[in-house]
This record gives sequence, structure tokens and C-alpha cells, in this order.
Amino acid sequence: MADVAVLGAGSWGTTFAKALADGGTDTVLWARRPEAAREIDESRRNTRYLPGITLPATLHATSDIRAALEGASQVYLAVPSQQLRELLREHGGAIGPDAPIVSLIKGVEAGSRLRMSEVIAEELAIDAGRIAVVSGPNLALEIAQEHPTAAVVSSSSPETAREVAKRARNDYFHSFINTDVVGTEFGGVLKNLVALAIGIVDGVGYGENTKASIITRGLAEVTDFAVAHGAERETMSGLAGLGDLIATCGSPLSRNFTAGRLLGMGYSRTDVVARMEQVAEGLASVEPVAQLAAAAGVRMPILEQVRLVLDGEMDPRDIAPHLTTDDEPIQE
Ligand SMILES: NC(=O)C1=CN([C@@H]2O[C@H](COP(=O)(O)OP(=O)(O)OC[C@H]3O[C@@H](n4cnc5c(N)ncnc54)[C@H](O)[C@@H]3O)[C@@H](O)[C@H]2O)C=CC1
Ligand SMILES: O=C(CO)COP(=O)(O)O
Repeated sequence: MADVAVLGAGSWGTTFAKALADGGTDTVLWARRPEAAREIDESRRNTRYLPGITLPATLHATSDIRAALEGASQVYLAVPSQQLRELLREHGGAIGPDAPIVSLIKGVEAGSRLRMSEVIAEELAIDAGRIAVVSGPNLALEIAQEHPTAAVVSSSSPETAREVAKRARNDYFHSFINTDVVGTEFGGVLKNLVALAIGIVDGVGYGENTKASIITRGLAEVTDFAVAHGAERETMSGLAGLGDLIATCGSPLSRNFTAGRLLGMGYSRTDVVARMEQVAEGLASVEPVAQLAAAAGVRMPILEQVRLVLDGEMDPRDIAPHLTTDDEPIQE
């Protein structure tokens, strides 16, 4: 029986479990595949997702989800967004009645268009104050290599945010707290879409001015969208907004950047999906975010152009000149 459980042993779940264990928290990691759990437990490696990383001996792994959840005082979720509901439906009953549930996921559910904290509240029928989300400039492999960084833990309950942040910290990972769950979650979702755009123009061969223009206008777009959905504007200039935008748009480690780059090089959406070995959440978020933006009356020209490129309706070379869809100059 461990003190906290992390569900999902991909690159982020494994890295986050390592960070918790390195901070002194007794942590168990649940992997769906028994051979993955065995490799982590016996060899202290997760070669598929974190090549070259030795995991701490204090971190344990299992493919028995009920055993992982037994007695866990906090539960961290690190599966792809489109798989979360099914996981909770099947195994949510094994989660202890008071344990805070923490989403590490950066996506929205297609169809329902719900944020992950909303999926958790709906599926587990629990109060929002028991739910927290973590977001920030957190490229998994860098953190697994112990490069220092920070994140923000957000919950409508400051007490829950504090309890989680006290665990989710160590010498190389620092957690701040806030109560703006909407802004913190949407920051993590929307930077993936801007990273797709940056990847596309990188794949085309455009340079730094193009990328800086897209990041800057992207932040304005992300902020308008998040504020229209109830977020605080300041959150978008924090770690979960600007911070994550900088990290994700500037790094070849980003899967969203990589997926965009392939699109920019001329690969189709189908080819890109087939080539990605890890989840690039932005690909699944484009449609639901575009629908949410339309419903809220928020104009998102960069997102719109990413959607057109993904659908094969726009030549990637045309994306950057159209930072706005207006013919008339508009106020920055
Ligand atoms: N990798 C990173 O740098 C970061 C990722 N995230 C977010 O974390 C979430 C997870 O991403 P990664 O770990 O990076 O993805 P990944 O592609 O590296 O791993 C996903 C893991 O989920 C497992 N999985 C897939 N479907 C499942 C299911 N139905 N039940 C149980 N397990 C299932 C896979 O086997 C795999 O172990 C995403 O929302 C991502 O945006 C957030 C911050 C950093
Ligand atoms: O969320 C991340 C960095 O903060 C990881 O980005 P990618 O999912 O694009 O790899």
C-alpha cells in the first residue's frame, strides 16, 4: 500500500511519479501493460517513454489498478484525455472516499467538450473541491533528467491545492498554487494548439519572426478564449499560460510541436497520427476547442488555420501570413 497512486505510465505519468518519489512521497505507478510495470519495478527503467532515465528505487509499479489505489491518499491521473472517462467508469469505485483526484492531463473531451476536471466531477460524482489540476512548462524528459522547473496546482479548494503542492515538489520541481481551475486547465490545452501552429511553420521552413508572431498572437487568442470561459486573465501570463507556451513551442521534445512539424512538411493528418508514438493532445483538441470558441463568440484565427491544415484544406505555407482573417487592420 503506497501513500499516493499515479495512473498511467507513459512519459508524464512515469516522470511525475518519479518527481513525487524523489520528494519523499511513497508512490505507486499503475501501468496498463504488465511488462511495463515489471520493467519499472525490476529494472528501474521505462525504456519506451523515458530512454536513459533511471527511476528511484523507492518508486513501485504495478499493473493491478485495485492494488495501486488501495489506501492511496491522493490519486494522480496521467492517461490521454480521450481515455479518462472510460478509466474512471471502470475503476473509479476503487478510489478512496476522501482522496483528492489530480489531473495531469492537457486535453478536452471530444463530443462533450468538457475539461478533465469536469469529466472527473461528472464520472465520480464528487465535489469540485476534491479535484485539482497540475499544469505548467513541464516537458517530461527534461524533468526526468532533473532540470529544474515549476508548475501550478489549481483547485477550487485552496486546501486541496496546498495538500497536493506539498507532495508534488522536490529539489528540481516546484509547485505553486492557485484557485483558477478553468484558466490553468485551458492554458495547458490551448498551448498545444499554438505548438501545432509553430510546428507547422517550422516544418515549412519559416524563421523566428514568424514563430514569435504566432506565439504572441497565440497568447492573445488563448487568453481571450480562457477569459470568455471564466478564467482569470493573470493566469494566462503565468506558468500554465505563457510559461507552457514558451516551453512547448520552443522544444523538439514537444509532441505537439513535432506533429505540427510533420504537417508543415506535407504529411497528412492520417500519416501524422500513424507516426506519433506518444500522445499529441492538440490533434484531438482542435475540434472541441473550435466548437467552444464558436459557441462563446471568440475569434481564433490561428486555431482556425491549424484546423484547415489538419483537414487538408489549407497549404501549410499559407498559415503564417494569415495571422488574422480580417482585411481591415485590427487593434493589437
Ligand atoms: N509528456 C509530457 O511532457 C507531458 C504530458 N502531459 C499530459 O499528460 C497526459 C498523458 O501524456 P503522456 O504521458 O505524455 O502520454 P504518453 O503517450 O507518453 O503515454 C500515455 C500512457 O497512457 C497509457 N494509456 C493509453 N490509454 C490508456 C487507457 N485506456 N488506460 C490506461 N492507460 C492508457 C499508454 O499506455 C501510455 O502509457 C496528456 O494529456 C499530456 O498532454 C502534461 C505535461 C507534460
Ligand atoms: O505539456 C507539455 C509541456 O508542458 C508537453 O507537451 P507535448 O504534449 O507537446 O509534448
